Parts: sequence; structure tokens; C-alpha cells
Amino acid sequence: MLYTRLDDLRERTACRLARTLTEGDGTPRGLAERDAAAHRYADRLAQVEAAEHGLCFGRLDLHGGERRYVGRIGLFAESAEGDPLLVDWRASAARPFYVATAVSPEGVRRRRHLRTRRRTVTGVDDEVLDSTAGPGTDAGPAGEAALLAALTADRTGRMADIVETLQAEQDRIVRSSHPGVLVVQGGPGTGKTAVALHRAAYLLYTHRDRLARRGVLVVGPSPAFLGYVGQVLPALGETGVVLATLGDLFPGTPAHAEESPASAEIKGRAAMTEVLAAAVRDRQRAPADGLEVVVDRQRLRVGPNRCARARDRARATRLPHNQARPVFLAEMLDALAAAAAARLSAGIEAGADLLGADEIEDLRRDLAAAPGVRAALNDLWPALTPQRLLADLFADPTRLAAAAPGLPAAERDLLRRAPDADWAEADVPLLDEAAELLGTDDRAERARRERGRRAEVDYAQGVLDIVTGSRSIDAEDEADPETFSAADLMDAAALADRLEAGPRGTVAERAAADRTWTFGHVIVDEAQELSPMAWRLLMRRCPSRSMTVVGDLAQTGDLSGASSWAEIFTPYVGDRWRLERLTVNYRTPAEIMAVAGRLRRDDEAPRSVRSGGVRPWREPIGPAGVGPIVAREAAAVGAGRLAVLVPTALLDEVRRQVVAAVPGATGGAGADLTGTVVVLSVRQAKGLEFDTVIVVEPARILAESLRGRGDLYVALTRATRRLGIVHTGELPVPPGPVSPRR
Ligand SMILES: Nc1ncnc2c1ncn2[C@@H]1O[C@H](COP(=O)(O)OP(=O)(O)OP(=O)(O)O)[C@@H](O)[C@H]1O
Repeated sequence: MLYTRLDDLRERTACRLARTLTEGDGTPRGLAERDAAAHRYADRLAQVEAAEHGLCFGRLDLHGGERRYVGRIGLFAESAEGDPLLVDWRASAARPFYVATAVSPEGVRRRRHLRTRRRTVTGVDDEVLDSTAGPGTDAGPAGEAALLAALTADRTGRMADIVETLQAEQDRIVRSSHPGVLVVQGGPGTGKTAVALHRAAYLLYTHRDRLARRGVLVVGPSPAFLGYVGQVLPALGETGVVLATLGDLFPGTPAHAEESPASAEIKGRAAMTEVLAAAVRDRQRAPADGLEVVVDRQRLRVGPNRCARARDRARATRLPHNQARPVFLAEMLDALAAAAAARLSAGIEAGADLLGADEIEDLRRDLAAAPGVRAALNDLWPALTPQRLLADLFADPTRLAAAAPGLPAAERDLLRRAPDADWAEADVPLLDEAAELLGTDDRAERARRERGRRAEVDYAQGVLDIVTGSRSIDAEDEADPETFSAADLMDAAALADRLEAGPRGTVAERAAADRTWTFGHVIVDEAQELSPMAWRLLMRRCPSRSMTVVGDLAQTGDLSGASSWAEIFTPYVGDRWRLERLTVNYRTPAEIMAVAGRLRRDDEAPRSVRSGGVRPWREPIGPAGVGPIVAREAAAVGAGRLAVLVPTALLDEVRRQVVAAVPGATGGAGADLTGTVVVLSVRQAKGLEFDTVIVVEPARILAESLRGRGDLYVALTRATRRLGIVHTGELPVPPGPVSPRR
């Protein structure tokens, strides 16, 4: 019955969408309304399509006899005004499905989990929440059965949604009404990523009007991670979301070059705001011995004080560099025109001031157009792009020394970079900061747009002239009267609007392309890795501070990453941020956690929800390398996924060995996560999970960075079933319950 209703809804929505696309009364407003309606129907259709698999997964039998079905989408009977046939999992009526317990049953007598395959029910698990249900009722652990089935299924290389088995502590966070920054701290595998994505879906459902207009941004640690989680929200019917790594957040300037952790750490420091501000100030020069230019073989001079005054006046506007530039140019041209006027006057009659205001204005205009003057003024206060500012700064040790006197020379050396080198992720917050400091002098762009618009209006007028002209001819022939009414109602400007409008794209497309876009909600995953400069950028993208931030301080691997949440958020929101914790590990079985947990200093190792029955093993690497060991394990994985996690320095070498031993294996940044075997550095594996993980040379992972302990902890907690450790020397930490294996 529910699927029949879904089919019906799909058909009707598709028809409406098709009809809408052919509608529109031709006015700009009509077109905008048509666009909005079309987006609405397309979104609705996406939701209906996404609900196909597992449409209904739960049933609540309430005291008093009411029966409520819970599913991926809300469905109503066509005619009925009363209760829904199916309750959307995000509606408050569905909440007891996730939070009711025997102790606090929330009015629920029985909770049923329904398992389906395509459109057929393949099983039900019942959970009776009070003792009055009577004999004969199956009181098995329903929630647990469904949960364990989800957790022990083979991994696919793509994260799946968890609407069917969301746990009470997770549900509380998903539905939290906290309007500001919500921080979710939790150990590995506690579902932080899953919870953050489901919260996005929940917020889009609950505040659709506001959020659909501004969009939601999800920031993750790597392109591989975004590929891994990219299907979750579409599978929940939500499409108005932009997924990005930090490297994607300066549109038009991809920033994915490799860079040393040490230089990334320096770039991430909050003190870089001062360095950039100083770098911009250094590009606003007042030469100590004044300015001298030669125009038409005449030498014109502006004294040092006058130059300094021009610069100070421009700075006093407190406008960004490029917007203050016209003020500087105007001051300097005034000074140069005065110098030229004085020279002319001196030529005519010593000491007399013979030039009128108009003539001085002419002089000024000529000077402004003179190439020598333009070059000289440009040198003193150049128009700058963020890319230019940063490239010049990092390519020139003198500039950098002037802008960053507080940085030791060795650290400044680490920032050196060829002017045409590719940008790295840590450059993005600097480019963004520079864009704020520089601003854009958009007068030329506005003038261009205005000229373009005038041309459109002229063109539109021409069109109307033809139409109205043809009316007088056609009118005698009694032509189609509709042609005339359209022309009569529309003036040239309105028609120009329509010609200009063109396709506008979805909110997500527009948001992704616009550096200054501000999002309705921002989700940050693996948030412990972000530097202070990265936070500045993200805060600019979210002035409302409506954010969900998830991470684990014990997993921090980045040198500029966080060691305290308060340190990050207090400067932006004072104490208006809330910390929630997740405590149960759904990914890693107890046997693996017993090994990994030893690396955690804070006693907050999460409790595993299950044990897997397979003890982690270790094995020395023999002369044949890692290849044969991986090949043997790959055979044991079956339909699941295996990852070989290595120190960054060994990535290429181990990838070569594994690719030679296991056909189809891939590795590195371009690894195919849906393939059976991948080789990744620990950084590349952040946030991901696999059925089997083989950690190579843990001592080197530990030694590779000051945050090596966090890295090794990440590596050891990626497996859902089997963990192997292969090594040459001693194991770095007491290995815990690991079995030797040869
Ligand atoms: N309630 C649940 N039902 C089913 N699966 C769940 C549930 N909670 C978490 N999981 C699964 O547990 C795994 C770990 O979740 P997730 O990746 O969100 O954890 P995490 O806290 O972000 O981990 P890490 O910090 O290690 O990256 C995922 O496969 C996720 O689907």
C-alpha cells in the first residue's frame, strides 16, 4: 500500500515538473517563479526516488491501540487529513522509535524493525517495551539485531545511512535544537560522521525554507573522504548540500598540492593574519625621497610628505586595499597635476598661477592616461589579487622578512615557494584572508555590466520595434492577437531582464562557485585537524554560527590541529557553544579496541558495541616484502574491503609491492575505495573504514610526525573485523593482546 502511494506520488510529481518546465508567462517574475517551482518539484522527486529502498523500516504499537509506521519519507493518504500513513524518520512522531526504552517507553508498547529487500518484507524483529504485552510476543533484542546486521555487513567503500538503527545518544544530537556551534566529541567509530550527516538531513527537513535558500556546507578531510560519504545525503533525499575539503573553498583556485607538515603548520597559525596585514601594508608605499616621473620630457616631482599624505588618506578610509586604491591614485594625481600646473605657470610668467580649474582637470586626465604615471603609481599602490599578494610574499625573502619579522629565519625559509607553484590546502585560508584584506575594486566590473545592460535594452528595444512595427502591418491581416499583447505589456527593460536572466543553477551550484557565499549551516568533520586560520575562513562562511562540528582530539594528526575545543570556539562565540559526547564504538570490535585503546591518553577510549571474535595479529615483514601477506589476507576478506595503511614515506614503495601481488589493487590519493584492496597513507585514511586493515611499520607512523601517536591510533581503528600489524623492528607500544603470526 505504501509503495503504491509512493508510485502515485512519483508520477504526479514528475508530471508537475514536466508541466512547470513548459510554463511561464514570459515576464522575468514569471520565469523566476517557474524556476523556483521547478526546483521544488525536482527536489521533491529526488526525495521520492531516494525513499524507494527501505521505504518503511519501523512500526510503533502505542498504548491505546495506535499504530505508527516509520520510514524514509512522510506519506499521507490521498484524501485523508488525519494521521499519516508513514511518518518521516525526522518528524517528532518518529522520535520514540529511536529513544524509547523499557525504562522510559514513551508510550510505546512494541517497537518493530522491518527488514525489506526491494519491495518485499524479509523479516521483522520485535521489541516489547513493557510487561503487559502478554505471552507469545517475541521479546528479542530487535534494535540490537538490526544494528548488528548493519555493523557486520561487508563494507562497500561507500558509507551508508543509518536511519534504521540510529541510537538514542546519536538521535539526541541529530535533533538537538542548539542554535549555535554544536561540538560532537567522540572516539573512533562512534558515528560522528554519520550523526553529522543525519543532522544535516534533519535540519533541512525542520528548517527547509531557511536552509534551502542558503544551503548547507559539509567540510571533510580529503577528496577520498567526500567520495566515501557523498552518497549519504542524496540517499536521504537531500541534495542542497555542498561537500568540500578545505582545498576547495577558494573557488577557481584548486589547492591540492603536497606540502610539508611543518610549513602547513606555520601557515595555519593565527599570527598569519598579522603577517598578511603587514604584507598588504608593504604594498602601499610612500617613497622616502618622493616620486619623480617624466611626462612629455617634463620632470614632475611629488615630495615625500605629499606621498605619505596620499597614502595615509587612502588608509584612513579603512577600506580594503583595492577599494582604497582610487583614493590614493586621486591624491597622487592631484599632486602631480599641481606640479605640472606649477611648471607650466612658471614657463609663462614666473610665479603666476594662470591655469583655471578646467585646465587643471584636463592636465590631470592626461596624466592619468600617461603610461609612465600609471606604471609609477601602480608600483606604489598596485591593484592586487590574493594570489598575487601571496605568490609575491612567499617568493621573495625580503618581502617575507619585512612582513613577518617575528618568524625565525628557518621558519620563513619553510614558507619559500616558486611564484608559479601549485597551491596547497594550507594556502586556502591565507588566500581567503588576503581576499578580505584586499577587497575588489568592482567599479570597472559594474561599469561593464551597466554597458552590457544598456546594450541588452537597446537590443530589446529593437526586438519590440520589430514586433510592434509588424503589428501595424499584420494588424490589417488580423494576425494572432497574443503576439501583440506580449509586446504591449513588456517594456524594453523588462525584456532585457529576461534575456539576461539565463539559467541560474541550484543553490548548491551557486554556493560552491562563490567565495563570499554564506551558508545556513556548516558541518565540519574531522574538525580536530583544522588550523586557527582555517577556522577563520569557516566562520566567515557562517555568520549565523549555526554549525555542527565533529571530531576527536585524540585523533589529531595535523601539527596545526586542535588540542582543545574551547580554544577554537571561545574567540568566536564566547561560551555559546555546546559539547556533546558519543561513547559507543560501532565500528571497531572489542579485540581491536583493546590494542588501539592503549594509545589513548585521556581514558576516553569508546566502548565497543560488539566483539568480533578475531584477535589482531602481527607478523614480521620478510624478504618478500608486504605483497604476499596482503595477498593472503585479501583472499580471506571475501566480498569486503581491505586497506593497507602505511607511513607516508613508504606509500610508493608499499603500493608497488601490493599492486604487484594483488591484481586490481590501487593506492594513494587516486585510490579506488570501492576496489577490494587499497594502499593509503594514514592521513588519506582519515574518517574511512574497511573490513580488514593491515598497518605497516607502526613505529615509523609514530615517529613520522610530532602527532604520530594520533596517526597510529587512527590507523589501528579503521577495521570493522580484522586487524594485522606488519613490521621489521620492535613494536612501538606494548602490543596488547595481539597474536604473533608467521
Ligand atoms: N546507529 C548506527 N547504526 C548503524 N551503523 C552505525 C551506527 N552508528 C555508527 N554506525 C556505523 O559505524 C561506523 C563508524 O561511524 P562513523 O564513521 O560515523 O564514525 P566516526 O565517529 O566518524 O569515526 P572516526 O572518528 O573514526 O572517523 C560507520 O560504518 C557507521 O555507519
